Amino acid sequence: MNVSTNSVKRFFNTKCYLAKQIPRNLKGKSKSSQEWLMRQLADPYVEKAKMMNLRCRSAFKLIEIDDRFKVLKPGDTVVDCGAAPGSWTQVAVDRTNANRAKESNNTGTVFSIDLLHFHAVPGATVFCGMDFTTTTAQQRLREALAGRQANCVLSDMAPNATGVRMLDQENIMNLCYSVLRFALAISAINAHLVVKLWANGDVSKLEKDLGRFYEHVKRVKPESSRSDSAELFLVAREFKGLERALKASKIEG
Ligand SMILES: C[S@@+](CC[C@H](N)C(=O)[O-])C[C@H]1O[C@@H](n2cnc3c(N)ncnc32)[C@H](O)[C@@H]1O
Repeated sequence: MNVSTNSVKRFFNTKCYLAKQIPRNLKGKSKSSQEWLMRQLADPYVEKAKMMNLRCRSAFKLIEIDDRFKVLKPGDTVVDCGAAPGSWTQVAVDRTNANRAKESNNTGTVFSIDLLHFHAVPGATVFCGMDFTTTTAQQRLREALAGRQANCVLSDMAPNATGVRMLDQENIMNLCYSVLRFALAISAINAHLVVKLWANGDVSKLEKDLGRFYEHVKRVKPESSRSDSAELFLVAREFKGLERALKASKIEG
């Protein structure tokens, strides 16, 4: 991910190439493809991602979240759910030193999972073609963890939109709660959780439920998240531990 001279050269070559290609690229394309292409070409985060050898612009959402909330540190064990094509995994590997890039720092461990197949990320263990919500997938992750507790669970998972708002909302909420249940079972005390959801759903309910188990919960819309997207992230920090959280819930009645 380091911005090497070669990657900068590659970036500018790509820019020149794309500038020459724009009219050719747009020819014969549907209106929505043209709009998508124009948006990609005009997007500074797309350019920056290429410069930094990041697989997609989503990386900057996690970079912003981590710069602000410090959810990742060298030596941490991280589970990245919905990881394809792998840019959050690249950031997690870099920040936990899972690739041993900095010899003097502790070495982290990153496990990534997605329904889709994607290229391996050096330093991470990747599970492809697996539905995170299934018992089989979660069992595989637990086996890989081999008794290690997670310091951070990330979820950028999003279901394919059906276009039926209520159904889409229900689907993304189901993903969030599946991640939360898994995180509660595998997290170390003081671990963190970052989940993506859509603003037009019942954000407050999930926020409240996270608050039972984590000391701090914040809604975050990173600058790099497109303003026309309903996505937002809940950043839950400092897992209380199941015993303490459940005892507190009982007292509150
Ligand atoms: C926005 S993309 C993730 C981008 C990724 N964070 C990155 O930076 O490269 C959302 C991903 O969630 C995955 N996904 C959705 N539902 C899933 C599920 N049930 N199990 C595993 N992955 C899932 C999709 O396949 C998709 O690749």
